[in-house]
Amino acid sequence: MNAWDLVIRKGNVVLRDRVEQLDIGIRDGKITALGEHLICPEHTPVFDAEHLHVMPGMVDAHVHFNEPALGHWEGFRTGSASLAAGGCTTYIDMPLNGVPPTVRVSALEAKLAAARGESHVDYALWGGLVPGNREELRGLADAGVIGFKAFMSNPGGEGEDIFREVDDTTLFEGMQEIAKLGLVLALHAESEDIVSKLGDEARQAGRSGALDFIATRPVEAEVEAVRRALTYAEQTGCKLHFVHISSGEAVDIITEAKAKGLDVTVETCPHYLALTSEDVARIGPVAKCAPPIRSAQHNERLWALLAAGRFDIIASDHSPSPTSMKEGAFFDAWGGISGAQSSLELLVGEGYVRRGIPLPLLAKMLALEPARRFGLHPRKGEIAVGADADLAVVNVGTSYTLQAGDLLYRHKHSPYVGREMLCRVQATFMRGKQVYDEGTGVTPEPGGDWVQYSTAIGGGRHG
Ligand SMILES: NC(=O)NC(NC(N)=O)C(=O)[O-]
Ligand SMILES: [Zn+2]
Ligand SMILES: [Zn+2]
Repeated sequence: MNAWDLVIRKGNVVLRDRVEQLDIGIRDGKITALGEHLICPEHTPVFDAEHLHVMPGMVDAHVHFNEPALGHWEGFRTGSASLAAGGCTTYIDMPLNGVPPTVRVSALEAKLAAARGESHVDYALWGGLVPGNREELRGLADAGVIGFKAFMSNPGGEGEDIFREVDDTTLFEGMQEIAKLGLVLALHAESEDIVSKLGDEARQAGRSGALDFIATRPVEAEVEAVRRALTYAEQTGCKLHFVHISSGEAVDIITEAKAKGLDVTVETCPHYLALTSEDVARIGPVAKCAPPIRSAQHNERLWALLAAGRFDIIASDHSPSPTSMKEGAFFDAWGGISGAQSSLELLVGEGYVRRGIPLPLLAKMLALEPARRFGLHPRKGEIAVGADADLAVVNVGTSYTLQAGDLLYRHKHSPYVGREMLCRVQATFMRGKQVYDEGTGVTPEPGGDWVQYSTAIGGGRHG
């Protein structure tokens, strides 16, 4: 009998605090050994990772996969294939942009039915906090959501059974309830008052370009919403996670709140780091999102904060749509970027290759912290004995130009098409099985499973 089902040989393994050339021994989907020269019995399958980096597979805490009902925007199969190709091995699906939204247990079941057997990598699910569903939160927590998401501004979308933003009462009372459940509330923090007023004014004045749109969602809108939510968090004891923070100003406020002892984390996304408002003006609605991508100065500030360890989590906010909704008038186009396949490559390429930001810090934000924050650690999130063998093998000594044909999304648009990527994911392993190879693509059979909030950590969510 072999000691290992697979040994990944001689990769530069990205650990919590260092990068070391090691062999990784894998058995039954778990990492069972890390060592300089693992002595394998004959016929042990070996993957040669010499000259390559082996990172923990990305744990992408922010993707919108649109099923049930809107699978023609993006589905579990195509979305998860793009993630596998991008070095992501676990993702957390957002509770909106599918119908019904995941705001009650029956909707969670519909979401799970859509995902089952379709996902190429493991997944967890967010529940939603919306006006009128406070009574549903406990049921959703018991059913296994890893946390709740709420919008402080209008999320867009059309129809009857859609996800709505919270009013202040819903937010406050929801936070009281979520505090009792011991889970995290993730917030899209933009002031609806500010952005809707500025948006209406711009439309009335005929201001319709990309930079006009960006001006309707200013830093003040983000800062106001962050401050209000932090006030409520202080009063309710609810743990908060701010998704897709786009300004250094908001990061500074969140850093102060942490120093005061609030249990709060902050995320940004690759597009706020890799793109500027000038790029948005050039690329057009394909690069439209909210909060918007800001000036080059903002962008550099975010990099400096990232290098200083001020961000906890990097996530994609992959919010895809049919290409037809990303064309035409900027103000009318869908707000949301398709980018999940490029997240790890952008962070490693722009962060490590171009700026020299250490890989362990990047891996912490891409994998360890999201896994920890959302109850998936110690199974997910790092390369350690006992963890799932979820790995991204990355070549940092190569570059390539991303083509639309490389994209595995349902709709092949992305603001990064035509961009030079400064590294490349060579292979992705999920629970020890290779799910992606640069040469042959994604393995045809989806083998991803649902992962729930882990009770193995700290005595569980109530602990
Ligand atoms: N309805 C959405 O998917 N919205 C998303 N859109 C963005 N970010 O532009 C989001 O997460 O806010
Ligand atoms: Zn959002
Ligand atoms: Zn989102």
